[in-house]
Amino acid sequence: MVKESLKTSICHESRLLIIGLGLIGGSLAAALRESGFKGQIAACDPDGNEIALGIEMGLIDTGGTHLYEQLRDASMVVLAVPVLAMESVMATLAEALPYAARNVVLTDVGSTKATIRAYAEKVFGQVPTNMVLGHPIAGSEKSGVAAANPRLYVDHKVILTPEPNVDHNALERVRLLWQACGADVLEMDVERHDQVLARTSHLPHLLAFSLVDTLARQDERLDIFRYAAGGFRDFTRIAGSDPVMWRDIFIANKQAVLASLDDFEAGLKRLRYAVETDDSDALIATFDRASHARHYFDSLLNKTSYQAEYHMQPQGEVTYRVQPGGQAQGRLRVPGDKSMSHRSIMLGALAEGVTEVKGFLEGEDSLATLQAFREMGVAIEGPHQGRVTIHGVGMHGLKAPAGPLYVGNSGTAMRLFSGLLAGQAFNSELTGDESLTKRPMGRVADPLRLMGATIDTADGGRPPLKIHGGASLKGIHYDMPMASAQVKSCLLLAGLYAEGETRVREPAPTRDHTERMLNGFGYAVAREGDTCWLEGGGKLTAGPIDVPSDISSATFFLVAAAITPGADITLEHVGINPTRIGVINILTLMGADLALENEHEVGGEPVADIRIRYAPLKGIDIPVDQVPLAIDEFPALFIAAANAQGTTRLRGAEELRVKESDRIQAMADGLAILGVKHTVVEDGIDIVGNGDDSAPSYGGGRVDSLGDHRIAMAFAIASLRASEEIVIENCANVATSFPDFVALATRIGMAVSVEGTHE
Ligand SMILES: O=C(O)C1=C[C@@H](OP(=O)(O)O)[C@@H](O)[C@H](O)C1
Ligand SMILES: C=C(OP(=O)(O)O)C(=O)O
Repeated sequence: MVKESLKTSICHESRLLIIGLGLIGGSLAAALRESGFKGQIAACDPDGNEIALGIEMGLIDTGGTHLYEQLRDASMVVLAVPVLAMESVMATLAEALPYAARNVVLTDVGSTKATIRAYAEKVFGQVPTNMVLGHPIAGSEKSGVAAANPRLYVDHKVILTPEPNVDHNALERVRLLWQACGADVLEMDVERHDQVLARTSHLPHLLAFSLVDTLARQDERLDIFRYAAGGFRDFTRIAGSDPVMWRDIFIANKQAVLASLDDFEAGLKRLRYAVETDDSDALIATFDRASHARHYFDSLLNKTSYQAEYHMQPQGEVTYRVQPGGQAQGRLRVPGDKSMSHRSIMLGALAEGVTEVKGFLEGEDSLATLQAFREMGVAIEGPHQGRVTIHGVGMHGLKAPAGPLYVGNSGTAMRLFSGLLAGQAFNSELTGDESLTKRPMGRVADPLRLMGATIDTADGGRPPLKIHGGASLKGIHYDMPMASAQVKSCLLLAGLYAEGETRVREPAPTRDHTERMLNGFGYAVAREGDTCWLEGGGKLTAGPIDVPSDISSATFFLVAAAITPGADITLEHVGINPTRIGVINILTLMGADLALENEHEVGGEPVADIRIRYAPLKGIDIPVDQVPLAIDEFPALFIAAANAQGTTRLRGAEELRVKESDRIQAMADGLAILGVKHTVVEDGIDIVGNGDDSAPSYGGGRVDSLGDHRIAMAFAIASLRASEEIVIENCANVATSFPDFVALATRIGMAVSVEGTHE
């Protein structure tokens, strides 16, 4: 029996008629009831028993077997009958429609869309403007209204495939219907829907039916199933689905199913051959790619981080609770450099030969980049403890991905990919998480367009980016309006595919890992003063890459030691590329006791161990030329400033406003909660430090990192000098750049506990 809900539904239909009261229709009724739907729910089904059961279960108010009666005053009609039954139901509906409410909206739940659209055209002359075809991507191997489940659609996708002439009010009402049931509603055109579903739903059902049937025939007493374990059960669960419904789907979506079956047969043939010829490399490459793709899919499904899923520890919202005080002592090695990790995969994939990467950052951002290349057909082994082997496909060897490439939280990935993909023969689309969706992409789309690329963005130049393949790019001379290594790198990567020379002038030096790594792969990048350039049309030759520890991650421990009396920390093997050492220069100017030891070079990048011991800090005016060299380090540096004597002034840092959060405002809001005096200006901030090392520098409280990894880690470090506990919300994204952060913070003597909830 369905409970009366205390909520108020966002769906305000006065009378909803469900035609076909099975699992899907019944679950829709159940979900609406739970949402607090106040209208009437009626159902029409040829099987009177199903109607009676629906009433008994409290799912519907009324129902019957005759459409005319049930249609009376209906404001929305949902067709939930098997696909091949749609035509005759629509024909009856067309005749009975005058009985419905004047503003009636029609929709359906069929699993294929082109056939249903064709029925509508046949019956109504064209798809009526008040008809919105749709498909909830949810189901179960169970059927019938008895199996109705009010949570069937929660967090599931519903794809609507409206026609261009659709009435927007009708579309909105159907959207609200499904949102009321907890679903995520998205739109797609009919053809794409049918192709996507053929691959992701129809093909797996066909395989499950086929496997079970084949085994059953081979063993007519069905004895074989006694010995089948989890693998068989997981693979074949859907073979228990409704035969009539699935027959209809395969007949209705024949062409798309056959095309996906062709691809599948080709893949099976390749695997068969690999087994036959003992081709262990091919087997590993295929299984590795599939295994990672499956983990990635789980992470999307569970809305957990890829990292968490990969290590089988689902995490949703994560809160850090950090006790005040603590020590800052020890020798640490922080994970690999994020910028270089992205680039190692990108260039390794485009190179000829096999690239072995050491020190790869196994963080969300770089793992998303790695996954994106797997989706473009690149065989990548690992990562295993920072080691990745990339089987390069050459400059023109990438394959069109089957769907959008998801780059998570990473501005770097989206901007570098946009350059690289602009040079490919195929179309592509780049998407990211909520934070990335707010970040400006016009800064890359505009110059790429000047090179001849065709790129569509959402409003205001925001993601997603749709990149049209097959453009012939031409080199440009570009004067960057902002100091951005991402824009520079994007253009250099596009320049690899462009005719002639691509030159980029930067208003201030920015990190030069792209230039160094290209040179390391045998691709000449020249530089004179503030300008670098390359000639298109060359090739990359694979070579080993040793990624040093990330100075941006090391920064949190540099600041920890710089503010904690008695501290002594050594950070090993940190990249100290001159375009990244703003933090060392700024802390030194503030009076930190910092020394570089064991300086040497690995793979074209300078590295050192950095030893830092406590010394009192003083407020400074941060030199503007250091800003691009320390761009990601400011959240932590603001904490150093809050502990220094006097005021620290930052100017010329407007770029901080377009990072994973508006980092000036996010830090200012958190500092205000701790009680640190500050003044925000458009391009910077003044922070008044306490500078008394005999007492805590500020209070505690609950701060919101806004899902920005660096804000979260900065406030965690701040606790070393707080008088009370600091609770930091929305910390899951620390995994994008620094998955071991809490373990290392604990190792130096901080008390951080992590509260995470499952979604
Ligand atoms: O090129 C890169 O790897 C990066 C460049 C910087 O961004 P901008 O180019 O937007 O300044 C930096 O903030 C980012 O974390 C990494
Ligand atoms: C700004 C950052 O990264 P991205 O731009 O790649 O998201 C960062 O890591 O601080």
